[in-house]
Amino acid sequence: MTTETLTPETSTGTDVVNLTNVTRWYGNVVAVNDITMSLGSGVTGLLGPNGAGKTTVLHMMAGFLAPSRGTVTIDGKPTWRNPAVYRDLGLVTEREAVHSFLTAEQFVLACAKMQKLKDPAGAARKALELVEMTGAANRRIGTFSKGMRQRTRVAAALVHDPRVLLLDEPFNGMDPRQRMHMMELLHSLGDRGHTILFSSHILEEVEQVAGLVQVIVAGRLAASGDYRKIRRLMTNRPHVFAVRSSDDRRLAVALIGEKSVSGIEMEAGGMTVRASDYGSFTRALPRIALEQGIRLHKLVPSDESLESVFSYLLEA
Ligand SMILES: Nc1ncnc2c1ncn2[C@@H]1O[C@H](COP(=O)(O)OP(=O)(O)OP(=O)(O)O)[C@@H](O)[C@H]1O
Repeated sequence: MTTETLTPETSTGTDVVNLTNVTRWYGNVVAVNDITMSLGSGVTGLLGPNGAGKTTVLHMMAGFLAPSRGTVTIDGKPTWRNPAVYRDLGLVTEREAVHSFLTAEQFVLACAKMQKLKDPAGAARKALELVEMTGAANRRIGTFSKGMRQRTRVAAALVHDPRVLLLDEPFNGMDPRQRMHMMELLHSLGDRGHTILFSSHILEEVEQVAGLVQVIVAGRLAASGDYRKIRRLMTNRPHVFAVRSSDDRRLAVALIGEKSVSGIEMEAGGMTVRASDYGSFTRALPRIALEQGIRLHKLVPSDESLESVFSYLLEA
């Protein structure tokens, strides 16, 4: 197995958002545990299973929650009890609570007025244009698809042109086309120099949009790097496979000599093979079967739950 450092890459050199030794607990629950991370411009994905602490991190960044320990800053200024920094950030929460009787324009305009912008109507128009909702600006939000509602909420969060945009699970409940549209939007905002952080529990989602990925598991920063590195960390780990063939006993004997195989258990109707990593084993198995003249009937990875992948990252 190739080993690779799990040391988080905590600095990009041009950091806008900084978390330094941040811990947050709710009563006895430690939701975020001593996280240090920095974000620069571009799109970063905050990846982690349910309950990992993603929402808590985003809410501390947005100034909604106080860290129990440590500091969260934007451009060096603390986000907690510091309304001045709210001018520089927008948050799209996970829960959709929008007034369905308002039109998109009325909703975004109300947000512009709340921000006390000089030209609220102009700002609302610009924000709706940015998310490609101009054509539907005068329709009521209640008539929108999930994707259109999300884009309208992004427009509301962007109406004051903040440098930092935080989005909590923005792709949840979207169909593939809406997802693609939202991904393109985040890409283009990142290219315009915004600092974007979005949370997700799906690696594929993160890998399509984010330059940098921060993985959090059980409140701790488990890994960080570009998606290729995160993907490698997740596949270069021990795997368990269920295998069935035309001659399991002979195949087991041949596999015992294979470097990537660390254990075999024979069972009725097949065997369980423990391998040091996914790639080496799945390349070796067909070669060995071919050499032995054995037909493979089944090869199924049996520990592919996201939780098992994440807990491996945490333990490594
Ligand atoms: N207000 C609260 N009171 C008590 N515990 C809380 C509270 N908010 C969150 N938690 C707990 O803190 C931990 C982290 O929750 P958080 O919502 O930040 O995770 P998450 O990664 O966003 O998960 P999800 O994707 O399920 O929303 C969880 O164990 C959760 O149950």
